[in-house]
Amino acid sequence: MDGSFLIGSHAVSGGETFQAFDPATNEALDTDFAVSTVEHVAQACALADDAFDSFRDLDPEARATFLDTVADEIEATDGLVERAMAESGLPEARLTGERGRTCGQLRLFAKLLRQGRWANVVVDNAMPDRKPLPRADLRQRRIAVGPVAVFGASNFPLAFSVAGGDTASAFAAGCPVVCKGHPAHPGTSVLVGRAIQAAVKKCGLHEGVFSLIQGPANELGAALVRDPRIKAVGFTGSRGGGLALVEIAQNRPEPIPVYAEMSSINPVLLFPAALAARGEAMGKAYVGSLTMGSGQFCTNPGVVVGLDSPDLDSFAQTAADALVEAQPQVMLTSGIHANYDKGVELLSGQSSVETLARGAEGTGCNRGRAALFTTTGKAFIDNPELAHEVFGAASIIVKCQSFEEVRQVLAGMEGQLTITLQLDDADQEEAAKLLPLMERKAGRILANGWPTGVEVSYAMVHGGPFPATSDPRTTSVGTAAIERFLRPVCYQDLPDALLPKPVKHGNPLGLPRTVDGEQE
Ligand SMILES: NC(=O)c1ccc[n+]([C@@H]2O[C@H](COP(=O)([O-])OP(=O)(O)OC[C@H]3O[C@@H](n4cnc5c(N)ncnc54)[C@H](O)[C@@H]3O)[C@@H](O)[C@H]2O)c1
Ligand SMILES: O=CCCC(=O)C(=O)O
Repeated sequence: MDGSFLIGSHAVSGGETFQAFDPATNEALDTDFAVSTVEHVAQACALADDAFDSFRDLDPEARATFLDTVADEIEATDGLVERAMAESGLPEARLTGERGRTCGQLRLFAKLLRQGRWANVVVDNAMPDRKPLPRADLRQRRIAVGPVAVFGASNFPLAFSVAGGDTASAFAAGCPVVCKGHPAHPGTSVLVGRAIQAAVKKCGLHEGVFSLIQGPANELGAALVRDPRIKAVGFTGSRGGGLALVEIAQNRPEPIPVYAEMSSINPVLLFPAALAARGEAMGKAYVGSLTMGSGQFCTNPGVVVGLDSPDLDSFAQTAADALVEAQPQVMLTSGIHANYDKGVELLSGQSSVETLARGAEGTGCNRGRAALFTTTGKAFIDNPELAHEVFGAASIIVKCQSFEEVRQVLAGMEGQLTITLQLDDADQEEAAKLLPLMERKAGRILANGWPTGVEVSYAMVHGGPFPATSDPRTTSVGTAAIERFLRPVCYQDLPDALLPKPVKHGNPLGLPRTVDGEQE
């Protein structure tokens, strides 16, 4: 296994090292990984800055080819899934699927680039004869913001890590990336980093388009966000980590945006007709979603809200019966496992909370034991601690006395990535009353499904009001993620020879345009 980190086209080794651990055994894995220093961060950022103008100026087809090549290189990387399994404790099928999602995501951004609407070319033709004043020739397009810092996430070592959605969307926009690998999966990060490095070379791009720095210390990530050449940050992880980066970014002489996806409990609202018709099936499906990947999804259904009734009781009983059968699964790191146990202990210690069921006990390290709790609407409203994210397979069923109490429960919650509705036709009238509140609270509202398993597509929103994210105006999954790393520039009366290709009069790139307010 290669223990280097990557600065442009170079693999750097030597100096201080750290190791990855197999969370299933807590044993150190084979390789010593070189720790990057703040000087390496500066080198990577300088190279990214050097690469910026040539990379952002590539024709969309050339950048699309690069994204496709990164996907090809990842698919051709031997041992990637195996290394990710060893470093994360996640099973083979999940990681094979995640590799497919990662490559599909890169290829979707390539397709987006070829379609051209991302550039948002808008032309207001000159009106020299307009009275009382003539109008200038105005041409707008979007350009890349500059080098982007990406923090790999622990819970999706492929799809939200080195070549995950943040990197794919930054590359698509034309931004070089300096990635800080997650210290829990450095080997996976190097393998993917090498694949990107190979694609940079194959496509004849400036080496500074991509660097990977590695190390366990927070100071490394802090130095990256502080570097004046970095112009935006993509992050998925803890609320504390995300907020620390936001603070650093805001306190720079030149503040920059941080797109941090942090914390969400993803409420599920159960409506009476749906509960009566299919409560049992819903109870089983809920536990399936809750325990998937040991509950380590930011979309995990952490709270279920319904009207106190025999139907809700039997839903809860079915869920409890299913959860008791859930086998303990290895969690990503010993720290994440310890945090999970602490969160479960906090919930179970609350006088207003009843423990409905615990998953099967198991032997071995870092096994997350699922947990199901219940409480009343009033207790949930009165005690904000019950609404804190417990990262893992823990969830609480909240029994309300009225729809008004359901509304109050929802109103008291912080911002969310998702809100799920389980409803039938007869429930729609009550659901409609809650829709404006749900829109205020969440980035995605879904019916009769479960929040885990985010589609990577054009319409997806994986975002939401704080603390789901630090910026609710955007998404970290789906093609709209590119908008985080673009900004508009308007060219007024520039001679055609001076205009960049996307806005030239003859439209040599054939990009879709809005001309004088009409789409072409
Ligand atoms: N909601 C989610 O999707 C999600 C995902 C992963 C983890 N988590 C939560 O985060 C906890 C820790 O897990 P984790 O290690 O994946 O996330 P983390 O936020 O601790 O770390 C993520 C990355 O950010 C860096 N970082 C963290 N704090 C920093 C700081 N103050 N300054 C600079 N860099 C910093 C880390 O070095 C790492 O590279 C989990 O127990 C869980 O509660 C939530
Ligand atoms: O953990 C964050 C992302 C969740 C996700 O992508 C999914 O549920 O598919």
